[in-house]
Amino acid sequence: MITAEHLTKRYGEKRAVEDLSFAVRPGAVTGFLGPNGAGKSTTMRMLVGLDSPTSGRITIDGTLYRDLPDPLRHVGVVLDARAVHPGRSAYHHLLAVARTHGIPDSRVAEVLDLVGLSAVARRRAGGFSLGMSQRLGVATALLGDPQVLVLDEPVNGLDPDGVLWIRRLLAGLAREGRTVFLSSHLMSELSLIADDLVVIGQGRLLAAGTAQEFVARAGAGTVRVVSPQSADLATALQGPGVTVTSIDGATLEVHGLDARDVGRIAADHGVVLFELLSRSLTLEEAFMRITRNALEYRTPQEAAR
Ligand SMILES: Nc1ncnc2c1ncn2[C@@H]1O[C@H](COP(=O)(O)OP(=O)(O)OP(=O)(O)O)[C@@H](O)[C@H]1O
Repeated sequence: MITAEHLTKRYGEKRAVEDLSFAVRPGAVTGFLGPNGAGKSTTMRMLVGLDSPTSGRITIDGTLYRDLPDPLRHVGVVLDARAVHPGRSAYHHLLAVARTHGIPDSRVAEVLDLVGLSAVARRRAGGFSLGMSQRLGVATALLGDPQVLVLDEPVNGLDPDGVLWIRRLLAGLAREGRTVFLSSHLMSELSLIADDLVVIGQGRLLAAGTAQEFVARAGAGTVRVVSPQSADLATALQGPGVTVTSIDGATLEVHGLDARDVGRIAADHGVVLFELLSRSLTLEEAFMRITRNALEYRTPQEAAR
């Protein structure tokens, strides 16, 4: 379990993280999401003791990282997958980490196998693609067989096969009862990986809970309706909080009413319907909606949208 309690980090006047409280449970993959500059990396750095909070705290099973007796066996961390000596082979990198942490040499072959790098284990890590470096980072994090895994943007640079691989790996580790916490600024990357979400914007908590709760919280979805009298229907549907967008000559997309309302209004106005379909928000739409007001850097066009 990872617990943040009123975690705050200021750099001079800049509030990178502000009064952040959340919990990351074992047995699930939790996505840590926020637009660029939201404070994810700062939070993760404080989690692993690379930065200290201005106030509040973030702990692992109730203990600060720096107070863990044998950190590598408790928490596996990938903050920067490229942070490997470029001249060292993957095998020798892992061997060096294992030996300096009292981990048996035999574990190196196990983690290389787990991340699919056995065939290239003797090649220089400096020549690795970003995807291979991500795998090596995960292998390093898993060396101590930790109960908690923390990964900053692990999907970054992975091709579709790599994304599938990391999804299966992380889901498997969570099924074993481990706590898996990974950050991303793209909901699309996490929508298939994360069971739970912690969403921040401008250093503050915007939402925390299961992916389903997150979608429900973002509000109603849309209704798609097809009618040969779409113009009449669009007029009839107008009202406060309702937006109607014409998709093509016959199809309308309606926000602010549910499918029953649309069906009733159509019947009241004698409008024939060919199709009526309600669609809940995708995780990505929910993320856009919830983070809309919490983007640090936006062009005027983005702000207007
Ligand atoms: N050492 C520092 N000194 C001053 N400001 C900093 C420092 N580190 C981070 N910040 C600022 O704190 C805010 C949060 O940064 P952070 O890197 O944690 O965001 P992030 O959510 O990880 O973003 P990204 O997705 O772009 O990596 C940003 O405005 C950043 O400019």
